[in-house]
Amino acid sequence: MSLPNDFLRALPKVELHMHIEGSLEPELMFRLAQRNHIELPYDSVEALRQAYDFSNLQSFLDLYYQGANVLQTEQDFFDLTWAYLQRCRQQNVAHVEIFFDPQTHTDRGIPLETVIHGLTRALEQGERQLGISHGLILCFLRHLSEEAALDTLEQAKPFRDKIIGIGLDSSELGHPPEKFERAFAAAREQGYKLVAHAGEEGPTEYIWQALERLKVQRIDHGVACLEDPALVTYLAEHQIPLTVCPNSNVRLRVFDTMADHNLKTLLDKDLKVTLNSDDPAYFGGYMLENYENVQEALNLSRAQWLQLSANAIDASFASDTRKAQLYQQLMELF
Ligand SMILES: Nc1ncnc2[nH]cnc12
Ligand SMILES: [Zn+2]
Repeated sequence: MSLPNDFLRALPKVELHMHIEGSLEPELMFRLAQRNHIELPYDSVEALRQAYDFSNLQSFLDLYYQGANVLQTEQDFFDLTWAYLQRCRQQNVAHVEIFFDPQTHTDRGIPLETVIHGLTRALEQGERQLGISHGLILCFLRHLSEEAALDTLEQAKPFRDKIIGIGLDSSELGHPPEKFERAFAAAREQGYKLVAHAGEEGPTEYIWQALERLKVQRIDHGVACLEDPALVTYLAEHQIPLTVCPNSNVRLRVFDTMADHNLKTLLDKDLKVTLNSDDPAYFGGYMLENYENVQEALNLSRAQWLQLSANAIDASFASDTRKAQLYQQLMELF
């Protein structure tokens, strides 16, 4: 079955899993390196792009953290976020909930305030000028200690009103969610929404822990869930959203090819799946490129695209009023 031309572009989109540091395109990385007098270990944009050949999550994270070093000033964080929002506008992305990794910046001496002011200035301008609504999710780096996460949570207190939720990312294997049980309990007491990466490279046990011990409302990735039928039943019964990232999964070798991706099986099992770009500058594209690659390999029906789009609206932390507007935009296409 083929979809009408431009159907995927026209779909109103909601992105719930995108690391802002992962939207740093090589061109902007070079520009910021020059502006901040930082030497990059690559001669050109092309040489850097060629290095984006990953064997697993860690091989990507090593480059991702290295790349983030060029982000120094509030203007850098603004420029990064503004560039992402321009892509959103081009691709009909109407609502975004973006992750940021404060420890990646504060650990090299950048004040948290610099990061948050840059991000929020761009997000607020995006709301006013582009009509893109937003939420900001602060992620703890799971390869660091729980004490460091608690310290970051404390540092974020003055910015509580700018941050909608708390997440957990970075190297999954060997860093189970239970390591952060106290930090997530503290975040819950402060009224944050909670999410965590689980079941990207890690086992199904990590998804259970994120649900039962961290009490998260969404699972980021979660594609490993099919290995545990009881978990699939639980996720379906409770309609726990999974923020799936197809291009990322192929680039990080979670699946060999897009045709091998388990997206259709997840949908067939009535799981609340959403599609997202994860780290678009590193994984070959933004929301639309994910949609197009999925469609080329898996040939979803109009009903499945409607389901994925409605799932993302439902799973978002947007207000009920905003959700109603997003549904309205979606229904105009169907
Ligand atoms: N896909 C991913 N998994 C875990 N941590 C990340 N940080 C940025 N992208 C990530
Ligand atoms: Zn991610």
